[in-house]
Amino acid sequence: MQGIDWAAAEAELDAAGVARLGPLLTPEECGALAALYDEPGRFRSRVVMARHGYGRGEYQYFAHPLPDRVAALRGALYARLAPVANRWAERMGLPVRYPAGHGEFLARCHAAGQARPTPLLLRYGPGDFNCLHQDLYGEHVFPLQVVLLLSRPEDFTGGEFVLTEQRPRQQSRVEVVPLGQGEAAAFAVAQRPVRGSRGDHRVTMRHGVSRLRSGQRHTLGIIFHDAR
Ligand SMILES: O=C(O)CCC(=O)C(=O)O
Ligand SMILES: [Fe+2]
Repeated sequence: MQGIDWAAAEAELDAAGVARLGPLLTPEECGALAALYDEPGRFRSRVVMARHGYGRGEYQYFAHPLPDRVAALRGALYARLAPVANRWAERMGLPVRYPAGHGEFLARCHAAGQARPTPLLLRYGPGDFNCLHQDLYGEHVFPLQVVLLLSRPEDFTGGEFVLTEQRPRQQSRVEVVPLGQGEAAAFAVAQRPVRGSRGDHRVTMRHGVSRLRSGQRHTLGIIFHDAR
């Protein structure tokens, strides 16, 4: 994570609700993580998206213990994003504040019955897509999350990561976020503040993946709250 320009990332998060963080995993690490998809023992549950109307394709939530690299990234990214989360909460007039360390935040989730780990691997083939959604898993929500592309961009066509922003009494805005292999993007889970002429207001964000036209695409999702 040494290479990340956090000042630039924070400015982008404030301006657009999404920021690319640059490559955080090597191609070897990406390949090793994507290969875990075929080791069912690593996961607590598998979701076939079409069965729930979530899209097409599938994903799996890691079981404990999380792979070392995933656990380390989750803790380190949380620590850098917590100050942004606190600023956003303050600007949105929300009473919630986030502790500096991820362990303390997880303890809060666990005390409220949100104890199942949420980092996940997603796998898409031709025709697969992920409908616009918000990754909310209970009362406790950390307002930012991270996605990492494990595949090489040349391994697939289509399959763009997209975000929508629904603004009060206005038409929605959409953003497509191109990623390189191992590259991460941080983005708003559900709500974020936007500065307007009369102070801050809240906008609603959703994210998803457009239909894959060819190839295969793997991603790693890092969500900081655990699930009920
Ligand atoms: O596959 C993607 O790019 C999006 C995955 C996703 O929805 C997530 O990480 O929460
Ligand atoms: Fe998601």
